[in-house]
Amino acid sequence: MMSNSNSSTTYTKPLNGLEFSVSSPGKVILHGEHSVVYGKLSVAASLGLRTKIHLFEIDCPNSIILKILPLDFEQVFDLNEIQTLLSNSLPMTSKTADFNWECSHILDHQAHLQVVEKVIGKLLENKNHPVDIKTNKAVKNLFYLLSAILGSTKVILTPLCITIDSELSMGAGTGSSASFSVALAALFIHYLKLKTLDLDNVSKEGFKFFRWDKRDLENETRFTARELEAVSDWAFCGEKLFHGTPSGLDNTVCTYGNLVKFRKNHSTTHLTVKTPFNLLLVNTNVSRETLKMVEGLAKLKTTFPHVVEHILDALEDLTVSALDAVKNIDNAAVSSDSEDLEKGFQEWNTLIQMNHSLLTSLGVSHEKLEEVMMILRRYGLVGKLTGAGGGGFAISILPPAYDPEEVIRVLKEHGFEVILTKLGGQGVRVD
Ligand SMILES: Nc1ncnc2c1ncn2[C@@H]1O[C@H](COP(=O)(O)OP(=O)(O)OP(=O)(O)O)[C@@H](O)[C@H]1O
Ligand SMILES: C[C@@](O)(CCO)CC(=O)[O-]
Repeated sequence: MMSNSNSSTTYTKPLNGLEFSVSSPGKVILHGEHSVVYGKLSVAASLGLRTKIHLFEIDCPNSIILKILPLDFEQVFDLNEIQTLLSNSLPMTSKTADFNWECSHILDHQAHLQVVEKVIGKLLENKNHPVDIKTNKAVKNLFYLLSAILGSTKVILTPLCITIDSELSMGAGTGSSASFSVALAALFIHYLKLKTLDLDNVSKEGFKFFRWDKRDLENETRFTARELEAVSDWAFCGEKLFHGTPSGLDNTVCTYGNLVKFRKNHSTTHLTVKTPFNLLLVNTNVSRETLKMVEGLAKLKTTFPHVVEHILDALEDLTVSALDAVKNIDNAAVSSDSEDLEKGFQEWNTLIQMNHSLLTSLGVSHEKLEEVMMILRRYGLVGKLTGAGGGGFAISILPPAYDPEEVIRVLKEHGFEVILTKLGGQGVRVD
């Protein structure tokens, strides 16, 4: 048995208790932020920075210890209260018999959220000092996903400690909330799997039959295609709690990783590029809310519908052209054709610059982002905002053999935080 003396709550880990970690990447949108909300094509990639969640069973009766390190939050929740959330009948938009943990689309999300808000709101209120809005939303999201995923199953919750940590900045355009929702959905699905491996029917009476396929059980540390689909779908529900009407791009790229070509309500294409693109991530340190930025554009579109529609169409054409440029660069890199490589990069850079200008015309830039663009230009680079804009991160793809030392120094001198990283990387996984 192990005990934790650092935490304000003392607990022990039972011998052979369940313990595992999952992690999910952040993302950058290369082309198509905002226009993707209106059905246009987009392309995004995962990042090496991840959200990590560690879960283990504890010998601490009737407790769920939740620690969210980026929000400096720690609370012990009453397990019985949480178990009642799981015992409540889940509200459906269709017959209960059609629902199991894979069928997020027929849960009545608004009605379920109201139940979660009532229970969790009360538990959070019990604290001596009130929690801030960010924490409130994060905790509700967690218990919403836990109860929605496990609520139709025979799982009886055991005392747990759940610790969430993240390498991603919040409210900055690199998919912190999507990565958080994806990691949570993956955590509860993996917990469900480990708890119900041997059951003939995982679902409670009255719900749709579910049993793990033999192939699902072959590798307990990898998510199957079917599980990944459920992770992304549930994370999309989580994203709705944060952002109202998200396109689904962020949860898709954080689930699957690497490069994805995405159009709302269409199947996603996973792109493979052999070129390891180096990327500068420049944080303006100006915080903003995705929901407000998306609402701002919706308002502009209501005022000037035709003008905005033309710009959105231009963004669609731009994404298609950028995908061609990326393909050309990748082919040239593979065949070591330096002339074609340079031409490809020049074309892509032009499109990146145009992309940023079009987004600026839609009112989603910020003076700090414009300052970053100016500095990048001085050093022969181009960039664009990424994600919702209004602050947050700018990205700049580095041409091969470009030494970024000087531009990084100058950006830092101007107060910007700079991360040198590579595009792509694994999606959600059990670590
Ligand atoms: N790492 C995290 N841990 C806990 N909660 C998080 C985390 N990241 C995001 N959240 C929750 O999600 C909410 C929205 O986060 P954020 O503003 O970063 O999302 P975002 O605008 O989608 O960011 P991005 O543009 O990077 O996708 C936060 O208020 C918080 O409740
Ligand atoms: C601004 C937006 O396009 C990207 C946010 O990362 C919103 C969305 O896709 O839901």
